[in-house]
Amino acid sequence: MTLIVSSACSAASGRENGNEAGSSAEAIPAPSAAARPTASGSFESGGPSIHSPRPSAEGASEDATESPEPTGVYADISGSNATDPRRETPIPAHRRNGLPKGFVYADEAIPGLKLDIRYSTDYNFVGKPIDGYLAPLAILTKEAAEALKQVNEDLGKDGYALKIYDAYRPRKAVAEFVAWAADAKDTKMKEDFYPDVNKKDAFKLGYLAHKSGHSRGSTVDLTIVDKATGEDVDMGSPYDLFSPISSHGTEQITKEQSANRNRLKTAMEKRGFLSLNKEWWHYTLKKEPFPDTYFDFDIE
Ligand SMILES: C[C@@H](N)C(=O)N[C@H](C)C(=O)O
Ligand SMILES: [Zn+2]
Repeated sequence: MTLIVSSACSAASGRENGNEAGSSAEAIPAPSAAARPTASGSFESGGPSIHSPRPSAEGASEDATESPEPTGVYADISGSNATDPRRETPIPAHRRNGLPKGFVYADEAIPGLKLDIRYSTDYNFVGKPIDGYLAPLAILTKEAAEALKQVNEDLGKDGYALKIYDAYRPRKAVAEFVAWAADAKDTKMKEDFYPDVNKKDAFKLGYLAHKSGHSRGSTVDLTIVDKATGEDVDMGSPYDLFSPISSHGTEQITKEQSANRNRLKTAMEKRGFLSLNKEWWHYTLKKEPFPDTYFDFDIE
């Protein structure tokens, strides 16, 4: 069991991946939205559920005085392993493993939520499922999930729903991103995800983080879908396009696309999330419960 503990990194939050809103766009041609295969993990949430425990936590702290150390006690164990009375069908076996204390499955906490967990599929900037993503699920801290539930309700009144691309991210996944960036020979997904960026610069340019807020469990990558059509709202650039066109405030997109990004941003900020200037899809809960703890348990 290993875990690293952060110290201050970025401006606004004191952590890498805090709010760095404010940088301006650079001029590049707008890439077309990437056509992609249907992600095997895409589905819509049916509402709250329960989990049973699993034997041990993989998260631990190097500095118990500074971070809330996972204790090996697991949260939300209101039933053992069978059927949630609120669901019509049994909880699938792969989802009965329980979670570290303080974490929940996002789709079970947020009715109507959609998931498209790219890092559990081949369609991401690496081009294969990423370490630690054993299932196409989104895991968040309870606080982040509760805030996101409110965002989803707010947007629902206007006919929209949230779709999550990534939530909690194990440190082993971040380590895979680091190795990927260092491997200059592998440019398999360049065209779709980093056409104008040298992958070795992805961290330096802020598109990836060595200590990602995602590993703290209260950071989420997401977009909005139209509930009536099920279609993604047009954000002007696809998810995980490492390019200036993905920045808030870019002048490379239309007014309508900009308004769509702002719809998401306004809704997220209203419920306590901070944006990341470089990536329109990335948000971190301001009052996150584990501000200094980087977890490494698998998503399953
Ligand atoms: C890789 C992208 N989805 C992302 O989350 N980037 C930020 C900067 C991160 O790695 O934390
Ligand atoms: Zn992100």
